[in-house]
Amino acid sequence: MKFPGQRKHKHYFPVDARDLRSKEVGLPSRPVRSHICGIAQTLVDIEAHVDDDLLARHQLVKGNSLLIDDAAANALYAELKQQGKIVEEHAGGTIGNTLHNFATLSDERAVLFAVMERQIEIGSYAYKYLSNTSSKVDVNQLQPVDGPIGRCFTLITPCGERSFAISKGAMDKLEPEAIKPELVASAGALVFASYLMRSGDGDNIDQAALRAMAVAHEAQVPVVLTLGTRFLIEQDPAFWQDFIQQHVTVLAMNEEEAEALTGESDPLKAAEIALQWCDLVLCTAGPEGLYMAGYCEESQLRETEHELRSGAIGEFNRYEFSRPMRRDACDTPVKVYSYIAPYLGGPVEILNTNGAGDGALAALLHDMAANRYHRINVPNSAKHAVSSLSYSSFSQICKYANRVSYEVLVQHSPRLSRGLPEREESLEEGYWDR
Ligand SMILES: Nc1ncnc2c1ncn2[C@@H]1O[C@H](COP(=O)(O)OP(=O)(O)OP(=O)(O)O)[C@@H](O)[C@H]1O
Ligand SMILES: O=c1[nH]cnc2c1ncn2[C@@H]1O[C@H](CO)[C@@H](O)[C@H]1O
Repeated sequence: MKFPGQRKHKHYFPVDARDLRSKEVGLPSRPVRSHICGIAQTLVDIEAHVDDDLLARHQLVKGNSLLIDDAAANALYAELKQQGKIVEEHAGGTIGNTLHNFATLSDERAVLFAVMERQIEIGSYAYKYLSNTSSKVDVNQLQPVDGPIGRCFTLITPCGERSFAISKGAMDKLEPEAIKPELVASAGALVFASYLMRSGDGDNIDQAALRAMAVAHEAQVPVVLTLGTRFLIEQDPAFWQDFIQQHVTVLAMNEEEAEALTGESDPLKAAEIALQWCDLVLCTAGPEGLYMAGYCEESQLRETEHELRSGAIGEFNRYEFSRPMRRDACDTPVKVYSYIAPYLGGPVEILNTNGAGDGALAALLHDMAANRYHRINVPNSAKHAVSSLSYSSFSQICKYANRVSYEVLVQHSPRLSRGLPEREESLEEGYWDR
């Protein structure tokens, strides 16, 4: 059996442990495909390189994502245009990026629940959005709206930080009826971002998300939340802690969002704290690399063959060769952690860190979808004797996520233009021969 996309690649998926194509019997000749679903705010990123003074003049906050009104958006756009500061305009939105990258990496379908302009003119932002979106992203469920899609001014200051100013247009007008329960219930994961819980009066995208989460919960589909910006979380950490506890299986965040949520600045410790509310955590930490934390049943633990590491938690990576499980699926849950430094120490030149975290999450989703794909098509495989959340181990997912982030760092757009290379000699040097 050939896995969809690059999943067969030995660097990211440990397929040499079990050659599914030759050793397993009873494989369907046409494997059943799987999909994931996401709820997104439809946004085009308008990327500009600006100085700190411009942020101050437009009352923007460095590192934050702020909603701005039409007058402020028009003034900002006019200034950027007049000074020739706009370098690129590309499809964005944290979930749009994640679904696109997932589809690009896996060749699998990603259903986009979002709004789209009813009438699209060639060259418009809506046109750009769709033409920058992978054909594997299923846009058949888009809800037509009469207003424009949103614009996200992505302002990069000389320090490399990106700040967002959002002119939301009709991006939050998604209605609960636009969610197709049968698509959510049969998905490998449902993914959405904390941003959409700040929709205003009269906008129902938050209600649409709650509807989808209820369906996912009922059908045992993992609910994946990515925290958009620390500013949003630190306004009310208790709300988010409760929210995660009630709805979320997998939590993705960066170290700042992790601190806002937990009060703990050490990403590993913060990830551990978050495990009281959810089952699996991906915590990216910029130039430091990334961490994963989760649970595994005691009898299923696998010891690492890598050097043991200690940090806020002693020898924390001891069981990183285990596969993540839901805490409820374990009789004796044990917390498992893994960490990886940036791939090849990070790129020589970073074009843009925008979307690096979205890229890491897309890799994790790919691995989760791989697990589901395998479970559907090879239900009797020993891999599914216990119910895991992913196909690969914590350690392997860290490698993959990190590798994908690297690819995003060396391009402007947060969206991958192609999958990872089939053969990567440097990966052996980078990680495996260490
Ligand atoms: N300066 C850097 N040097 C090397 N690697 C980096 C750097 N910045 C980011 N990375 C890589 O990208 C991954 C994700 O980065 P980061 O933590 O900045 O994501 P993020 O803040 O969630 O980004 P975004 O919200 O824009 O998607 C890191 O785990 C690391 O692998
Ligand atoms: O309010 C928001 N809602 C949805 N996506 C957002 C918002 N603010 C910024 N981004 C998106 O975050 C991506 C990088 O992770 C950017 O592409 C940007 O479009």
